[in-house]
Amino acid sequence: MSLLALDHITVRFQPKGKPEVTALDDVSLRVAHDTFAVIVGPSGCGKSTLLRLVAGLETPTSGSMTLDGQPIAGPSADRGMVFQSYTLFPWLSVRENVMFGPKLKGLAKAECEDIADDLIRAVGLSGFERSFPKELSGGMRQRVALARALANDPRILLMDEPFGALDSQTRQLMQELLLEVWQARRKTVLFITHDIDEAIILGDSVHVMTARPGRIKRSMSIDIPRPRNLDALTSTEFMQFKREILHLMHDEAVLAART
Ligand SMILES: Nc1ncnc2c1ncn2[C@@H]1O[C@H](COP(=O)(O)OP(=O)(O)OP(=O)(O)O)[C@@H](O)[C@H]1O
Repeated sequence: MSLLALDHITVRFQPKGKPEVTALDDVSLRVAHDTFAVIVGPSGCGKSTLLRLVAGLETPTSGSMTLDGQPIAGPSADRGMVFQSYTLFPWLSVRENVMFGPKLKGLAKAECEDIADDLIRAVGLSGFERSFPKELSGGMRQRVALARALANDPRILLMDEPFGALDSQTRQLMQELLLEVWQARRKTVLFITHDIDEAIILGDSVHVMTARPGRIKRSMSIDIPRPRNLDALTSTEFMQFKREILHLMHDEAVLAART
């Protein structure tokens, strides 16, 4: 059984005094346990809406969503989120930011500290436990955000363009780090990006969305062996996937420009 199942999800927004917007139209998606699923699609196709639905921050107009067989209704600590914008608490240190979730759960202080220190080590930030977010670079802040999301030991990690604000070199390092952490801790991940290289390097599956209203246009399994390193970026398989996704995205961009 898949961990995450979305069936015939449609989302319509009715902004006051404006025409109705169909953000998602009949989207069905399966994400298997411990796999890395990536959604790519043109701007405005409903990617963030899809992630917010799974996070329990939006409700579908129609359709059903389950996580491990249980209907998704509202936010929960079993779904950890990492956004593009830096969402750390600025008044808390790195360690306190990572400890926040476990503390809220009521775990003993020593246990929270152990969890935080272990994750801070895993994301390569040992030595920065007492630093505050404003003292960190963008990449370091996203490492803390990742550690903070993992501290709740969520069943699924939901990542919305988490590396979108980073320069390309930092972005690549963060992709490598994320894969390392994911391989060591085996989590189910639903990751959103509009960067095709990023989608192929990270994903077990890549789901390409249509322009608005968003539908899943094509789902593909990325069977490039892991661990995927820099060489994978120039492999023939990589190029084939890239060509296919580029064509799909190009078709969508042309369609969107005509409507
Ligand atoms: N709360 C809302 N009220 C009205 N319209 C909304 C709301 N949230 C999203 N939309 C609309 O739904 C559509 C999909 O938005 P969404 O942010 O999910 O797209 P996206 O694919 O994540 O875009 P981008 O890649 O540019 O971030 C857009 O047309 C957007 O304007």
